[in-house]
Amino acid sequence: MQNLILASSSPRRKELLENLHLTFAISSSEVDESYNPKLTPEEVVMELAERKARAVFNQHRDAYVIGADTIVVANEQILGKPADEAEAISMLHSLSGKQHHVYTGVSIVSQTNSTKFYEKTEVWFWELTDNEITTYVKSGEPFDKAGAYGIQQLGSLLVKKIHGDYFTVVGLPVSRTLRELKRLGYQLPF
Ligand SMILES: Cc1cn([C@H]2C[C@H](O)[C@@H](COP(=O)(O)OP(=O)(O)OP(=O)(O)O)O2)c(=O)[nH]c1=O
Repeated sequence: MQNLILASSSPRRKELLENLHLTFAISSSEVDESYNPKLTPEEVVMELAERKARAVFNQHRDAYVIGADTIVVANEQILGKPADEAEAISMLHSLSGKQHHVYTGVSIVSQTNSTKFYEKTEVWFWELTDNEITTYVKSGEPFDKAGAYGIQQLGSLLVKKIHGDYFTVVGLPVSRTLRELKRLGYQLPF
C-alpha cells in the first residue's frame, strides 16, 4: 500500500482531496514562508509548495507527499493572508471592480520521483461598496485566505466571473494534481 500525505493545515485542501475518495494522512510542519521578492509569482508558489512538501517528506520517506501554496496577484503585487482587519479592507479595495490572478503551486515529493507545477486562474470582482467590504471582513472569513477572500463561501458574492480552474482558487488544482500523482507512479483507483 502506497502512503499518501497532504502536507497542509488548510481545511479546504483536505476537503478537496476527501471529495475524491482518496485515503491519505495529513501532516503539516511549520515552514518559513518568506521569499525572494525578485521571484515571479509562479516561482514563489512552486518554491513554497516544495518547502512544505519536503518538510513533511523528511519525516515520512516512504510516502508520496503533496504540498501547495496559493497567492493572489493584483496590480503586480503579491497578496498573501491579511494580517489584520485594516489589511483585509485594503486588499479587498484593491480587488474591487478589477481583474486579478490566483496562483496555486503544487509540489509532489516521493522517494523515486518528484515534480512541481502551478496553475493560474483569472478572477473578476464586482465593484464593491465600502459597506459590502466591511460587512464581509466582519464575517471573519478573510483572515486565513490569500487576498482576503474565499470564493467557496460568502466570498462567492464578490466574484463576477472566473477564467480557469475553480479549484486553483480554492487552494488545490485537484485534477492536475491527480494526473501528476499518477504520472509519478502513485496507483489511483481511476
Ligand atoms: C483566494 C482564495 C484562497 N483561499 C485559501 C487557500 C489557502 O488555504 C490559503 C492561502 O494560504 P496558503 O499559505 O497557501 O495555505 P494555508 O496556510 O491555508 O495552509 P498550508 O500552508 O498549511 O497548506 O487561502 C481560499 O480558501 N479561497 C480563496 O478563494
